[in-house]
Amino acid sequence: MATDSWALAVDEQEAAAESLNKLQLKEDKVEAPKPESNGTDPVDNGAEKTNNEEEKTEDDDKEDKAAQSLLNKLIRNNLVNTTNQVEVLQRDPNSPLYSVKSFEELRLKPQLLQGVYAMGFNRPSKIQENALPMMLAEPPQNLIAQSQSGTGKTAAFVLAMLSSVNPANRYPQCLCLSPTYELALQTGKVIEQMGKFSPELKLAYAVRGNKLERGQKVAEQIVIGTPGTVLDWCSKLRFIDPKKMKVFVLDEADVMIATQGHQDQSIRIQRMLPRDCQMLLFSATFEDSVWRFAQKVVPEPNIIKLKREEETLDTIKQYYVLCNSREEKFQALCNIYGSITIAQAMIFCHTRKTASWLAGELSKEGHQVALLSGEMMVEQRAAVIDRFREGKEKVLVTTNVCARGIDVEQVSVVINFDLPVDKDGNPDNETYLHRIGRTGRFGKRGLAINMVESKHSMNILKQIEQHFNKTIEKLDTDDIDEIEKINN
Ligand SMILES: Nc1ncnc2c1ncn2[C@@H]1O[C@H](COP(=O)(O)OP(=O)(O)OP(=O)(O)O)[C@@H](O)[C@H]1O
Repeated sequence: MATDSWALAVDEQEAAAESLNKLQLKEDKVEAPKPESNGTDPVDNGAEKTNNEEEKTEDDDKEDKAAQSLLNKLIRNNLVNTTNQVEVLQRDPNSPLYSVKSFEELRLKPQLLQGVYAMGFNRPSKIQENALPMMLAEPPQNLIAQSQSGTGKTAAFVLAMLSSVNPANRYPQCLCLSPTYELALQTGKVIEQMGKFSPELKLAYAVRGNKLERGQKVAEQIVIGTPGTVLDWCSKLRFIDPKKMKVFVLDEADVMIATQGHQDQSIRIQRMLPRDCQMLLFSATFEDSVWRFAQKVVPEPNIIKLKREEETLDTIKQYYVLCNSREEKFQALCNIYGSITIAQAMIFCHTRKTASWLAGELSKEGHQVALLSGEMMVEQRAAVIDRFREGKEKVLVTTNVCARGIDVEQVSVVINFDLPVDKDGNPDNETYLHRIGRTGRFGKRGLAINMVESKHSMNILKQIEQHFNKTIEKLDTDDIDEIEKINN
C-alpha cells in the first residue's frame, strides 16, 4: 500500500495548517466583573449563585465533536476495554448468524492477514467479530454499526475495503468519507498500515488542497476524503467515476451530521453510487438525528449495536465539602492533600479562568500540575494527557473538555472544584458520571470529592444524589482525622 501522486505535497501544507487551526477553539473572552460576596453562610443564603460560580462564556469549551474524536485517536493506542455485548439485527433473519473468533476464519488474503498481525491484533474485537463476516459476505451486505469510540470500527471497515479491492483495476473502487481533514488522515494511516504488505493497493486523499490536473483520473483503488472535496471530484471535476464504486464507507456519522453541509454532501455522493455498491455507516453514538441520516444513506441495512455497559458508581466513595468561597475551596483541597496520599488526581473546574487560577495556586504550593483546557490545540491536549498518563504530573486541572475518554489508571481521586452544570445551570448528571468515572476504573476503588459553595450548588448536589440514588457524605476538611478515614 502506498500513496503516490496524491500524497500531500508540500505546497498543500498550508491548507493542512489552516484546517488544523480550525480545531483550535477560540480565545478566552474577558469575563464581566462579579459583585462582591456578602460573606454570609452560603447554605442559608437563598438559591443565589455566589460570586465564585462564574458564568461560562459562550465559547468556553464549546463541544467540538471532531476535535474530541481526533483527541481520542491521538491519545488512544489500544482498544477500549469493553465487556459489552453486541446486538445484531439482520436484514434477512433466515440467513444463519455468523460470527468469528479469529482472523483466520475470515479467509483473508495472506497479505492482509499479515498486515492485521503486524498491527498487533491477535483476535477480533467484539464489533469486529460480527461486523467482519457481514461486511465480507457474498453478496456484500449493507451495514449500520454503532459502538463506542475505540472499539475497532475503523480497523473493521479498512479490512473490508482492502479485501474487496481488485488491484488489477487502476481506478477507485472504495470510497471512505471522513468528517474532517485530520480524521481522514488518521484513517488513511490505518489503511496504509494494514495494507503494508499489499504494495499494489494504492490510496488517494480527496481533501482540500490536494489538486489534480484538469481531465486527470484517479488511478488509486481506495479514496479517502472529506465530503466537499469528494463531491467535487465525483461531479464537477470528474476525477472519480462514482459508478465504479464497490464499497462506500461513511465514518463518524455523528460527527459528520454536526455540519449540515456535510450531511447534504454525503447524501448527494451516495446517490451517485451504483445500486450494488456496499454501503457501510459507522458512528460512536446513535441519537435520532444520526439514525435518520443513516437510514437515508444505507438502504436495507443490517444493524450492529454495542449494548452499553451499565456504568456504575458503586466502587467510588463520594463526599462533599462545604465552603464559602473559591479560596476556601482551595484551602480544603490543600487540607486533603496534606492528609492523604493521592497517586494522581483530576480536578474539574467550570471555566478556564478558574482552572488556570487553580493550577497556578497549586503550583505555588509545590504540586506538579498539568492544565488542560479548550483553547489548546488538539495535539497539545494529547501531549498533556500523555505526560499525565506517564505520571510526569500528579494533578491534572481541567474543564469539561476531555472529561470523556481519558483513561489513566493511577487516578485515585477526582475533585469537582465546581459541580457540573449544563448551560441552563441545571445539574449535568452525565458529565458527573464521566468525571468521577475517571477514578475507580476496572473495579478499583476511587474517591470523588465535590466542593459546594452556595445553596445553589448544594441544591445541585442534592439533585445529583437523587439521580444516582447514592448518598454523598459530608466531609469536614478541617478535621484531619476525618479526612484520613475516607482513604481507608
Ligand atoms: N482486533 C484488535 N486487536 C487489538 N487492537 C485493535 C483491534 N482492532 C483495533 N485495535 C486498535 O484499537 C484502537 C482503536 O481501534 P479503532 O480506531 O478501529 O476504533 P474505532 O472504534 O474506529 O474508534 P473511533 O470511534 O475513535 O474511530 C486502535 O489503536 C487500533 O489499532
